[in-house]
Amino acid sequence: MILKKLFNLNEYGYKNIVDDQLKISGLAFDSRLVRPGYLFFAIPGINTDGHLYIEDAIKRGAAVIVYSDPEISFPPHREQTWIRVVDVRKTMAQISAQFYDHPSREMRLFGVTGTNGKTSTCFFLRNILEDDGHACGLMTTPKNIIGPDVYEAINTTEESLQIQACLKSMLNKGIRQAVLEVSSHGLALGRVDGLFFDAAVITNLVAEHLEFHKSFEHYFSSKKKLIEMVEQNTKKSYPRFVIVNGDDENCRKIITESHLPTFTFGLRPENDVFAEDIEYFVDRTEMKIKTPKGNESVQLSLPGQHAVYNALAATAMAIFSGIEGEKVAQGLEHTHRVPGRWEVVNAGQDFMVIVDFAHNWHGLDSTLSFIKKMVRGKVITVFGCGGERDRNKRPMMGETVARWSDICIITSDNPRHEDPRQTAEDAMQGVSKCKKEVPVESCIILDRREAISQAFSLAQAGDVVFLAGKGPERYQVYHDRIICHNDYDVALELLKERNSS
Ligand SMILES: CC(=O)N[C@H]1[C@@H](OP(=O)(O)OP(=O)(O)OC[C@H]2O[C@@H](n3ccc(=O)[nH]c3=O)[C@H](O)[C@@H]2O)O[C@H](CO)[C@@H](O)[C@@H]1O[C@H](C)C(=O)N[C@@H](C)C(=O)N[C@H](CCC(=O)O)C(=O)O
Ligand SMILES: Nc1ncnc2c1ncn2[C@@H]1O[C@H](COP(=O)(O)OP(=O)(O)OP(=O)(O)O)[C@@H](O)[C@H]1O
Ligand SMILES: N[C@H](CCC[C@H](N)C(=O)O)C(=O)O
Ligand SMILES: [Mg+2]
Repeated sequence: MILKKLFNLNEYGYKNIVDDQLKISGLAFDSRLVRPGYLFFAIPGINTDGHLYIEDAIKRGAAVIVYSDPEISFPPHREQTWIRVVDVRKTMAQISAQFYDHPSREMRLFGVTGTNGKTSTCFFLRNILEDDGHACGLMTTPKNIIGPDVYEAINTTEESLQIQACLKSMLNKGIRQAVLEVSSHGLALGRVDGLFFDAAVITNLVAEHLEFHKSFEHYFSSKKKLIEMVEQNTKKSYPRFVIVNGDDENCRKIITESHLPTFTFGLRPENDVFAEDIEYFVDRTEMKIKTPKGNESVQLSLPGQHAVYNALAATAMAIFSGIEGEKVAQGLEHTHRVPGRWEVVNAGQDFMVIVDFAHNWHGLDSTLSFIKKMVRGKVITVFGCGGERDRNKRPMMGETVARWSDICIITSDNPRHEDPRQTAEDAMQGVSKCKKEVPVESCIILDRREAISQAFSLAQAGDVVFLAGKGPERYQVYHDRIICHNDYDVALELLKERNSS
């Protein structure tokens, strides 16, 4: 695409336009991905500043530099085009949408946000939409799926440029609908700016990521931005509506504020979509789903009340999009697993091992309270708290784990630049607060593999070992290194070793 079509060049501060007919061969916000003829966005980040990599981008062939630092008033390289903007990330969202020709205008776009259950709801919803007969793209924490191609992503919600590129390749493959998981960072940092969302759901809302948002109000208003984006969507090719969890006090506040048809889901019969006659099992759930468009009996392969909520959230999105109840039930039943969420590890041992992505008190409370109710044996939980994440979260996680577990083993979960011992001790404070006398077996074992091994050596027939927090992650991030670690693989290996010894 030529430069003049991407920018209204009269609008900007400093600019050195070499040729407004210049053909831009691609866009990048990371200098390491720049190729000849690219436009490079220099983003001031949290760890470093993209302005420091302009030289690198130029060496790799960048033809245009979009930057914001006013200190660079006379860019040294006159042979490149330089454009100074107020906010590079915001500009990147606009320009990327333009570069890829606004793929979301040609698609039906479903946005899923909330504190917990986003990824699971996305998987349910995508399966329903596909079972209704139309291919559906997916962008979530563990995976981005474009037809037969599956990619791992670094972030739940990627940068605007990556999202637009991904939607464009969906469209090129004839995929005209997509489910996008939208994180609070994605909303606050404008990663989703420029997208046309047709419908949105908020799964639930409790305080999270306060290391970034600083206050619940900021977190809440970031989440609400997704609803505002549906309201502001001028495309109007599909009915626009909003779905919220009617059992969640914070979500309910949105109902009165929304200018669009807003429907609720939940367990209470006052909700537009709700569940009845729920029968919980340790490996599945049976229930009747009631909707204004009819009722369906459903058997979910995923256990627990939180799975019911996620299935109801997806059902509400699908039903109000016009999908028949029968197809909804089929899609829910076809969702056999969500990667790293409630994955059972079985090597023939006489206790149960579950790998799960619960990484805040709310997720731990939902999963562990269910386990405690369902099993007669001891509950042994191995968990850690992420480094460089809200420190106040840690004792709350510790307290919740201790409330429902007989033995708590605190370990590391991506220490990042923090001291893992200190992080673990923060969590231990919560354990001690809950249990006046911390059981002797509860302890800190910083090496995660060793912690899992210790849990297995304490487990007896009928117990449950719950490995929380890393789900499908394949790494452990330390200040100076990233090591390979996957809870499922490690657990399976250790269980097999036990079998052969
Ligand atoms: C705190 C945060 O949000 N960080 C994100 C942010 O990084 P940053 O601002 O720190 O970027 P930076 O490292 O300072 O670099 C600044 C710029 O220099 C560029 N650079 C850097 C090095 C180089 O050689 N050349 C170069 O051009 C970088 O590409 C970047 O554009 O921008 C990066 C690029 O998009 C993200 O990958 C990164 O996410 C990190 C991995 C992260 O941990 N993010 C978490 C907090 C996050 O965003 N989580 C949410 C929610 C998760 C959930 O609960 O589901 C998510 O959506 O994933
Ligand atoms: N509706 C829910 N309510 C409470 N906890 C839930 C709910 N759904 C899932 N969980 C818990 O949260 C964990 C993460 O679930 P999921 O990945 O679906 O959420 P997410 O919102 O996508 O998380 P993230 O913010 O990390 O992307 C699950 O493994 C489970 O422990
Ligand atoms: N994506 C979320 C969850 C990560 C969970 C846990 N494994 C951690 O690293 O804190 C985050 O970055 O906060
Ligand atoms: Mg997720």
